[in-house]
Amino acid sequence: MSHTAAELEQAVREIAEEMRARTDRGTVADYIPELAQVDARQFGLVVIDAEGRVAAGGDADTPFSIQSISKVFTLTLALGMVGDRLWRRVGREPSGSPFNSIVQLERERGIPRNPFINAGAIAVTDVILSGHQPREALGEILRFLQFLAQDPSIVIDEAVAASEQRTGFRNAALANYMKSFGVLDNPVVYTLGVYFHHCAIAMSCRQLAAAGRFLAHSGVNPATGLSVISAERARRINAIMLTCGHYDGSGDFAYRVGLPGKSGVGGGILAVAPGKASIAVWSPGLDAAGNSHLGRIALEALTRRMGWSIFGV
Ligand SMILES: NC(=O)CC[C@H](N)C(=O)O
Repeated sequence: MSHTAAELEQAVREIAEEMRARTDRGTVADYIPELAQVDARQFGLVVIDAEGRVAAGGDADTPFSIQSISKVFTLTLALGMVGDRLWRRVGREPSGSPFNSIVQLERERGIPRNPFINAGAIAVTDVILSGHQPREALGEILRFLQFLAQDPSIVIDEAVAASEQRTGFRNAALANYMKSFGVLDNPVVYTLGVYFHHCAIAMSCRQLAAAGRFLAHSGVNPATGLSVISAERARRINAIMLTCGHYDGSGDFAYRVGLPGKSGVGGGILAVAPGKASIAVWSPGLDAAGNSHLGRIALEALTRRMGWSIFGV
């Protein structure tokens, strides 16, 4: 064991205190009206290590909109349903473009660069939807998260989903454009409805860190001992999180933090220290690439302190 419970708790407590005091907080996403109302002064951090010890700091139990972090779980589900055939619909290269960019889609004939940009996640959602009613597909995604976190209280924030459904014209454009290339099988409104709703799932840092544990432990959730996916698949999902999890900020995140991670415009980040810990951080203010400003800074401080970067201490 490389750290004691007291060391981890102290690190998390001190980082949370430091982040609370900072005045540079980034800007809350305002293109989804419901998210624009979130108080930017909040900050939460939860680490669950390999032994199952939980270190929590700040607003660790406040639910927030997981947004694009849901894309990790929809990717996991879709790979479970169709296996490597998924890669016919979506690539796995970093995009170097903003999360909602449409430009690459034309050149690449409607096949999105990776499953973590919006277009890619919409294509993955379409795969999960096939053969189901939208309500069933959504229920499947939600139950998967409840199962991973061992917490049936996780719900969808309907106000956030409705807010995005009303204003998500750019996502509608992406979906229609992919549909024109035959990349989506289902009616665009159904696919988008499921997509908006899984983005609107609300979770706390504590729940999110618990849900991510299988990625840190070769596909097995140590809380239940159950194998969620194979070790190889967990490793590959982590690789895509490292290279694509922060859009065109992925290189900088790897440089500064050195962990596979996935951000969302709600200000959350799920990060995975393989073999060591599952980490969830949340601070609603975003940087220019749409990633949590203080979340990234907190993760950088944590990995440095614990020696957890996958690239060395
Ligand atoms: N980066 C994100 O979290 C984007 C997700 C958001 N639901 C959108 O589609 O715009």
